[in-house]
Amino acid sequence: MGNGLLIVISGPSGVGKGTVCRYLLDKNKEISLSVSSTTRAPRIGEIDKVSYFFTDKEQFEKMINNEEFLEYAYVHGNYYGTPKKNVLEKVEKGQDVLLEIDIQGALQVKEFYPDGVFIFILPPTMEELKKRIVNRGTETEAAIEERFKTAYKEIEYVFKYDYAILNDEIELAVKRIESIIEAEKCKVKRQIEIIKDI
Ligand SMILES: Nc1ncnc2c1ncn2[C@@H]1O[C@H](COP(=O)(O)OP(=O)(O)OP(=O)(O)O)[C@@H](O)[C@H]1O
Ligand SMILES: Nc1nc2c(ncn2[C@@H]2O[C@H](COP(=O)(O)O)[C@@H](O)[C@H]2O)c(=O)[nH]1
Repeated sequence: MGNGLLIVISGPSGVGKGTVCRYLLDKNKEISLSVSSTTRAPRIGEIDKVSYFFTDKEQFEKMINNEEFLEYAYVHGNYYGTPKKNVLEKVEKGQDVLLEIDIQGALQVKEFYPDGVFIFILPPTMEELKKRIVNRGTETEAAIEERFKTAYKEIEYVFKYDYAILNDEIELAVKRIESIIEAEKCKVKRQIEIIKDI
């Protein structure tokens, strides 16, 4: 069996990455989500080891020094990182793994694993993006401003990605991602073993 897909999803805060990923994972049980570590405090409803591995700065920096991360970045005032453990093993065993990470992290992964599938989620408009962050009700006013200001810079990085997905309607965005996954699996380079057996 060939490698699974390493699917990397990024986009500005509030665009709906988490929501779209949840729908995608619900519909496609064979895709495994990489759970990140973060020094951010849990939001109401978030569960340790499910939403994130919540940790403190000291522990996170220890993990950096021990080279335990596939990638990590300092985002909106906190550390976030993808634990190396499992991700590449799963991909090598043929399993598809999904990473929902920021742009700095995605660029690190691309450098290290260019065979990944890099998807950027776009909002219909910047006004709608702001509305979504505000309505989610999880951030302070200052944090919303910081995330929104960063969003303009982040969107410029869309050109570093393989695909841009408009998240106008959740179901449509999920369908678009499913189509990308299907097409990626049909690439000739991923069909070599099947072709050899014909
Ligand atoms: N297509 C959509 N239409 C309307 N609202 C949406 C859509 N997608 C997501 N939302 C809403 O937008 C808000 C932000 O979504 P979500 O938390 O998934 O964003 P995110 O990109 O993961 O943000 P962050 O990077 O800050 O974690 C949520 O309240 C969610 O319900
Ligand atoms: N580089 C990484 N970025 C990550 C990772 N896990 C999440 N994120 C990104 O951080 C921001 C903020 O997330 P939030 O949960 O505080 O709203 C968002 O862009 C996430 O995609 C990671 O492991 N590495």
